[in-house]
Amino acid sequence: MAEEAAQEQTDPTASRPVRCIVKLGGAAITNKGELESIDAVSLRSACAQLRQAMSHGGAAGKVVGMDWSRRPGDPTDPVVDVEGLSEMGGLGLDSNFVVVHGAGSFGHFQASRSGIHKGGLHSTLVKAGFVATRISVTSLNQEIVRALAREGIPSVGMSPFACGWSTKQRNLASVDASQIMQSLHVGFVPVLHGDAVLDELLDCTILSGDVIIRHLAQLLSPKYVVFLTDVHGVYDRPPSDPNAVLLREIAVDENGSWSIVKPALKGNKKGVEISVAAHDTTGGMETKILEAAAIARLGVDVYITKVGTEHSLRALNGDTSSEDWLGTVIRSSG
Ligand SMILES: Nc1ncnc2c1ncn2[C@@H]1O[C@H](COP(=O)(O)OP(=O)(O)OP(=O)(O)O)[C@@H](O)[C@H]1O
Ligand SMILES: C=C(C)CCOP(=O)(O)O
Repeated sequence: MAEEAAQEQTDPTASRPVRCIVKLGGAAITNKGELESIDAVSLRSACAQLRQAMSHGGAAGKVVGMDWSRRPGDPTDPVVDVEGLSEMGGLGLDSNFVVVHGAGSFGHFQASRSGIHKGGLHSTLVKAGFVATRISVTSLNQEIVRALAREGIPSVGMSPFACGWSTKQRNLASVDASQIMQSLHVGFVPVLHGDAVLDELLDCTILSGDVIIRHLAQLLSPKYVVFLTDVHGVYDRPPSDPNAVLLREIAVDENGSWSIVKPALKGNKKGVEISVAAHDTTGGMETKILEAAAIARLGVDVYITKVGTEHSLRALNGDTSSEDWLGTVIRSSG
């Protein structure tokens, strides 16, 4: 496997089927109630588990730290073992993953205060809000890329707005994925994020990470897609309700409509009840279920589970078949 990884890194034309597209949910990696606050423990755990999944559960060799910048408070410049690294054959990681993260307590606040999801760039408030939202989400992107790089994952940040992505009435209209493809070919892990973008009809809007994932799934046909968030999966009602039941399996038919397969909910005629935080500009769990259903319709299984648990590691390994796995599987009924 190490040889294969090394060969893929040097041959830009080699085809690299994507194993997994993973969403690091904003609710999972930030403290949603506290403005621009990262949940460092969850972020570290997600990055460590991604590395483990890229090593196929085995011990990947030595971690090659790739964050060579000085952090606030560091007394000296980082030490880089240039000789040791130049003698290494390859990273020994099966790194054909794409990471997309949400905004959580970064970006949503600026977006909802200025109303940029509804467009109207002629207004000074919206223009300022667009700038403020992008400052906030790109600073989170930088922190996530650094956290992955510290785990030795060759991650490169890519902003949809800066890559020229735009929408029409909030649906993706123009997408240049060439940078993503080329980066995958040479062994990088692209790290995209929900972003403020230009919209052909509204002037501007917010593009959710969940929508980006659906589009990438269409384009890259991954083996599976994982959504990591702050709850165990989709419940029949907001999980703050003590009677909420975790939905283990949702099936999506060829028309895109979905139904609960497991567990059988007796007397539940309402389907799934969802609550969305007031400052959330992209629809929260509701958007996630819709996008996950669209991905499942493509024949790609989707796993939604809680970050930093044994279940998230199993999902990242594509191993959710046993009864004791805690999460929601969304798959095609066909
Ligand atoms: N029926 C439901 N099932 C599961 N979660 C629900 C439900 N209704 C509301 N929620 C809430 O949805 C939240 C997760 O969705 P959210 O979109 O915030 O996740 P995320 O993708 O991690 O964050 P972000 O959108 O910021 O990237 C949970 O905190 C949960 O409380
Ligand atoms: C800039 C913002 C608010 C991006 C939102 O992305 P999401 O959290 O994935 O829905």
